[in-house]
Amino acid sequence: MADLILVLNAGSSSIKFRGYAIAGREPQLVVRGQIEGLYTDGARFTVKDAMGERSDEHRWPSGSQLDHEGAIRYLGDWLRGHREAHRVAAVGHRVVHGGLKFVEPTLVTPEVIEELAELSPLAPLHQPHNLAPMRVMAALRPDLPQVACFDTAFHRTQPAVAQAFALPHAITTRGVQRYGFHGLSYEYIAGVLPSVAPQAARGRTVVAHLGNGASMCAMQDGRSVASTMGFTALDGLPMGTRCGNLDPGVILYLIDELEMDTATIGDMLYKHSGLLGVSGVSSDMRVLLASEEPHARFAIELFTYWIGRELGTLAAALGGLDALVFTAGIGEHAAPIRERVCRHAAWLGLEFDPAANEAGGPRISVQRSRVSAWVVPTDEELLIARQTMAVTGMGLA
Ligand SMILES: Nc1ncnc2c1ncn2[C@@H]1O[C@H](COP(=O)(O)OP(=O)(O)O)[C@@H](O)[C@H]1O
Ligand SMILES: CC(=O)OP(=O)(O)O
Ligand SMILES: [Mg+2]
Repeated sequence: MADLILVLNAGSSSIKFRGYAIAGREPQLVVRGQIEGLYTDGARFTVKDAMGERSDEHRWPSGSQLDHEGAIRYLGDWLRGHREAHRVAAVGHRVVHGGLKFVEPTLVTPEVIEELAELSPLAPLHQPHNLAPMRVMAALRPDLPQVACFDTAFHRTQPAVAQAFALPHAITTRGVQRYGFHGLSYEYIAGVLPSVAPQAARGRTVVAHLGNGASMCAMQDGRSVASTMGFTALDGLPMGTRCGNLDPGVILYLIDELEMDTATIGDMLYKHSGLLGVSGVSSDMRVLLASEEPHARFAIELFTYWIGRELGTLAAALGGLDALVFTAGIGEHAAPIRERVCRHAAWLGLEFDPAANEAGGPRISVQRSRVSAWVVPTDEELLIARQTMAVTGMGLA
């Protein structure tokens, strides 16, 4: 029976899992699957083998609005039913918030889980769902090594000014600062740029991770120097259901004048804003792009407008721009969104290549373009598998 590293990545609209065999120093993909479309009418489970051949599929009925708990239960049952060929030897987990303390990938203990749980209020759409499978696994197999890998870690190279809020010391010394997220994705992208997009690997690059959660990261020579997300994953771009940038005065107004309580406000900002709130149609970009509804069109306009504006601020943080990279669900698959963003960035010296964009890249700017643009698929799970191997010492034998 072969040993396997199981990787779990709970995003805000999906749970992705992968199984990797440990052969040599690089994890070898054996199986990949995901439940996507959580909290929408289109939840879907798919499993593929290493060759990309579909081996299993399930769709939830329209209107069932599958949540993370239901998805984790379904996945647990599926994994238990398919363990004949492999023995899980370690589990790597994406953990969205590491706070001030957790930067390096960390071996999970009951104490670590409890410390990470304290950060759940800072990442309510993710952290509880990152930790729930750890608890289940720890109860079932207490000796199984589990590794927590952090979305916030990659951004710790940012200069102090990029991480600070202009708040009094009494508050900032409690860890109230900008952390930035999607770091596992950005670290993976930084690692592959030299081979897939050499002109974007060095110099001043902005990577746009556009999924259900969306953020952008300014990289200088592959290291994070600024990002659009902050203390929580609410900040920055409008997202599937999250508001993005918001004047803090709005929150005071909601409390003082509209007498809304914090739970209601939190629910609105995390779950009923962004593309869903503005369009009134869907959080899913596929649905919005297919819709004739004026509000759906406006939601797309607002999304791309803010990507364009934030690209300007990140270019300012970098002192100029050499390359723009698109990744994640929308960034990898939504050509019309990339086109709008690239055309908006013409002022920065980006000359767009429509045919290359329709074809999915990798390069979507013309050869003479001063700023190059790229589509690079992310792979958070592979990075987590590598970190898990490193922490557990697997693959060294
Ligand atoms: N072909 C497509 N066209 C437009 N948008 C897409 C397409 N495929 C996926 N998406 C978008 O990507 C989002 C999911 O991105 P992903 O990065 O997997 O999400 P998560 O934030 O849950 O990790 C979906 O909500 C959908 O809006
Ligand atoms: C941090 C975050 O928003 O992650 P995701 O895009 O996976 O929801
Ligand atoms: Mg994601």
